[in-house]
Amino acid sequence: MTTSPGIHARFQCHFDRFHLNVNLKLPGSGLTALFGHSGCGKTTLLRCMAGLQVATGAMSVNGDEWQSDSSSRPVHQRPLAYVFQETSLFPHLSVRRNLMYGYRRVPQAERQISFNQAVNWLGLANFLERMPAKLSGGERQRVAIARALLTSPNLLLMDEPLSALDQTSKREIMPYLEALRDNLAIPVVYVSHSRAEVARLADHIVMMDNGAVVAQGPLQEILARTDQPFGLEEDAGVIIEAVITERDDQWHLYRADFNGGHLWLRADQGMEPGRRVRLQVLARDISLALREQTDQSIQNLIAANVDKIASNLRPGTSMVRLVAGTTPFLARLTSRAVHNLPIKQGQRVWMQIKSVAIVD
Ligand SMILES: Nc1ncnc2c1ncn2[C@@H]1O[C@H](COP(=O)(O)OP(=O)(O)OP(=O)(O)O)[C@@H](O)[C@H]1O
Repeated sequence: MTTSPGIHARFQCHFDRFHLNVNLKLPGSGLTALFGHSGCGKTTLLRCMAGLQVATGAMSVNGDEWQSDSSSRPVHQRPLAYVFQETSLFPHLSVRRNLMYGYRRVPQAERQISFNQAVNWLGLANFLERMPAKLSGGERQRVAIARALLTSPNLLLMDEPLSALDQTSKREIMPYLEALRDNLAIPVVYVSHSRAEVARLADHIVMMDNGAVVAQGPLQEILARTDQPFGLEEDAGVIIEAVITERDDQWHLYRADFNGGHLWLRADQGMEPGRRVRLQVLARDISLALREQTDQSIQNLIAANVDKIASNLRPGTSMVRLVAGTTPFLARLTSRAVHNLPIKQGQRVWMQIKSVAIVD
C-alpha cells in the first residue's frame, strides 16, 4: 500500500449474496461522492473505510496507513468523523455542550478546526444555547456536522446526511455544505443516490454498481463521458462551474462566464455579480450548427470543438462530446444529423444551447 497523498482504499467483503470489490485512489481533499442505486454497496464501502465493517484490503489517508493486508486499526484509532442520516445529538445537552463534547477530547495542539470556525461554517452562532429538541431537522444536522468536525478528523465520512430532511431543509443546508467543501482542508467522502446533491456538491465522483466501481473521476469529466455509466443517456448532461458577471434587468437575465465562453440564464432568485454557480446543461438541450446562426431564437451560442462522437448508443442516436475552452459538453443528436451535416471529430462547430439551469 502506498503512502502517497490521497485516499487509497482497496476492499473485499462478502455477504450472502453481495460482494464488494473495489480498488480506489481518491483525491486527498475536496468532496468525493459515492453514487449509485440502492443496494450497490455505498454504505458498505464507507463502513469499510471507517473500520466498522470487517473487510480484507488496505486503506491509507494522505500517507497515514489505517489498514494493510497484515494489520487493521480499529475504528476508534482511525482519525475520522462519521455523519449519519439521523443525527445522534445528546438530547440533554445544549448545542454548545454538544459541540464541546468532542472538542474537549482533542488535545489543544492537535486541533485543526477551532470552535468558532465550525460555528461560523455551519451558521450556528444563534443556536448555541438551544436544546436539540428545539431545532429543525436541518439545524440538528448542521450541529452534528460541526460536532464531527470539532473532533479534528483527517477524513469526514457522510452517509446520506440529507435523506431524512424535507425539501426546504435540504435547500437551507446546501450552502453550508458548499462552504465546507470549499473551506475544509480534509477530504470528505459523501454517500448519496441523489443526482441533484451530487451535481451541486461533488468535486469527484465514484459511480458504483453491484459492489464494484463502474466509473470514477472529476465530476465534470465523468458527466461528460459519451458512454454514460448506468445507461443514463436520457438524462445525460454536464455541470459547468461559472461566475455571474452581469445582471440584465431589462430582460431579466444573468450572464454567467465559464472557461470557454458565457451563457445567459434566467433565475428565480436574485444574484449579485461575483457569485459562483454550478450550471447544468443537458445533452438533449444542445443542437449543433456548422456556422454561427443568429437568425433563430436560441440566444446561447457557443463555439466548441468536436472531441468525440459515439454513434448509435441507442438505435439512431449519437452522443457528441465537445470542448469549449477547457469545458466539456455533451450533445445528443440523431445519427442522421451527425451523418448529414456532417459532424466530424476535431471540427469547429457552434453549440445552440436551448436551456441552462442553476443547480440548486
Ligand atoms: N450486514 C449485512 N449482512 C448481509 N447483507 C448486507 C449487510 N449489510 C449490507 N448488506 C447487503 O449488501 C448490499 C449493499 O448494501 P449497502 O447498504 O452498502 O448499499 P447502499 O448502496 O448503501 O444502499 P442504500 O442507497 O439503499 O443505502 C445490499 O444488498 C445489502 O442488503
